[in-house]
Amino acid sequence: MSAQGHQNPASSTGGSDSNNTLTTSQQDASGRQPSSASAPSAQLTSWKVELRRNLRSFPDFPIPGIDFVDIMPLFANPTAHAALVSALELQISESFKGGRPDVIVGLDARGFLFGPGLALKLGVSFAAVRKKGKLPGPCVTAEYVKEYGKDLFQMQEDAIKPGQKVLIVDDIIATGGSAKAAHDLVKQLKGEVLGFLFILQIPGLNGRDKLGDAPVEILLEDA
Ligand SMILES: O=P(O)(O)OC[C@H]1O[C@H](OP(=O)(O)OP(=O)(O)O)[C@H](O)[C@@H]1O
Ligand SMILES: Nc1ncnc2[nH]cnc12
Repeated sequence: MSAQGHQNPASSTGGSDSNNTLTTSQQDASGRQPSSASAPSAQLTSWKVELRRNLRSFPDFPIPGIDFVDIMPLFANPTAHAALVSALELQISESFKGGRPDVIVGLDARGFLFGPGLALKLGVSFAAVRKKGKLPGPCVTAEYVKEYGKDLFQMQEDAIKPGQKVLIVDDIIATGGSAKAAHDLVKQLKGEVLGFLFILQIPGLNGRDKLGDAPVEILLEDA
């Protein structure tokens, strides 16, 4: 796709493209160590700035009227990629206190870009929600409607054991239809949904309202 006409939806600080990578969750996007008790929040803020400047949007994709937020630049830039995983890890520890998940559930397909890496960092399992027809063996199924279409999601029946605590992750919440279907699948498997974690939300669609009482964290909501 041509990048002509794209814009960065929240670039106010200008870009940088150093190839530093983070070696621990205690470094910020430029490799510095936090220096005080309030450092984690400051660090999260600086990671969010890095993330924002690695997003862009394309009007009228995939259909007219949709302003498509493209997260792929986050993965093209190792500094942003590292900031993303570290920021999500920190957000989980700050937001889901005392409720460490047993399983991270990621949504097809963009939830697979960072869900497994996040699970590895936390030392927990990863389980996939896939579009219908992609998973072998017995599956549970849920239908959903999203911002630009309707589809079916599935999980393998043994992906979650009854009683396991689950955190559902995805890149974007728009209408909330995809995330709600993922929640339905986890409930069918008798998992306990601790909450949801997204990188960003599409404003004006009230996606949160579909997700009931479970906590919903959106990394770039206030950034
Ligand atoms: O809140 P909603 O209205 O349900 O929309 C959000 C979903 O839409 C996008 O996925 P998409 O279905 O485009 O699939 P992809 O990740 O395979 O591109 C996005 O990655 C979310 O999963
Ligand atoms: N506007 C949007 N941009 C990117 N991904 C989306 N998924 C649903 N709505 C979207």
